[in-house]
Amino acid sequence: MYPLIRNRRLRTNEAIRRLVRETIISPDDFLIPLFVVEGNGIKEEIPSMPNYYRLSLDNLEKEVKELWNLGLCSVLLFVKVPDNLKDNAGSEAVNDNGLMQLAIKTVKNACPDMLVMTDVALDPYSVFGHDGVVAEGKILNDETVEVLAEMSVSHAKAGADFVAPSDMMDGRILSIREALDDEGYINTGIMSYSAKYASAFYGPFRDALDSAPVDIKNVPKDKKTYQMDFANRFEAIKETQQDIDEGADIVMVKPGLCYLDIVREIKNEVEVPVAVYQVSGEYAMVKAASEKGWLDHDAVMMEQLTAIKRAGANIIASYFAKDAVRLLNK
Ligand SMILES: NCc1[nH]cc(CCC(=O)O)c1CC(=O)O
Ligand SMILES: [Mg+2]
Repeated sequence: MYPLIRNRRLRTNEAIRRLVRETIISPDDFLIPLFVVEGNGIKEEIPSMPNYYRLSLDNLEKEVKELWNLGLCSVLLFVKVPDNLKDNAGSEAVNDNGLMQLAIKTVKNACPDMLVMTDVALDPYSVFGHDGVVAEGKILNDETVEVLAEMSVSHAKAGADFVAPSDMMDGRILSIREALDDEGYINTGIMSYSAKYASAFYGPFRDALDSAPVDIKNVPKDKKTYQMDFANRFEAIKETQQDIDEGADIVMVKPGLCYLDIVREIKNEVEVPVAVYQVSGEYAMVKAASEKGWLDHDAVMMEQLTAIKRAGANIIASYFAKDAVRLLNK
């Protein structure tokens, strides 16, 4: 008898493939990044992120209602800060009436049950485009952590369910946890970007928020002194374990596709939910190639999302969430 085992029986038709499929994408998997800008009636397409927009608060309200009706129930907020409000200390980040704080309230007003997570890092607020305070060509760790803790409390006060520090300073999870607890926000969670690599895939995001490191003397041109070297693997486990010890409720690996080996390793190591951020550059590549007719947009999108979940993601932060859910609902 040859072959001894016929694996292809389980692939004979779509019904059997559905029956034995191990990984299924659902609306529950997604965390949707949203970009907020000042003003009214604004819905600006981001040039390097086709079909993705910066929204003013009125359009943010419309958008979250639409997401909710599609079955999507978690958002991750980012703000584009006007140049005149940027400085080196991130002062605007801790303004209780700042754009982020208003955005949180807008979402909670429109959809009280929508889970709201907020980005915590100084880059959109920084004149230098860095995630921390800059001095003499360096990004100061401990001074930055103090601002991040204050910023987190301000987001919690505005109604954020989770804060998501994306800055990669050392020790910030513990400081944020202590600051939240001291102010009574014991139920505000922390999703830590714990294994965040210094990646060239963040380019379109920095266009969206106008937050790239600036090219002036005595300011580092990249984020390599705080974000991780993409050649490293042990470091990712160490960073993640430390953040859990410091109080992170959810940990994250970022970017997605090039880092799925790291996702699997971390998933095997830890006992908290693991999030994966499929970042702006990953989105842009699929959009660009499919616009040229070189890739099948929907097929490639679903293959990538499924691969991220198969690798161990419990949560997928993705600009494709709406596209994917519309496709699933068809
Ligand atoms: N610290 C801010 C932040 N939060 C998420 C991203 C990137 C997200 C994306 O590319 O989609 C960045 C940019 C960066 O670190 O430079
Ligand atoms: Mg760390």
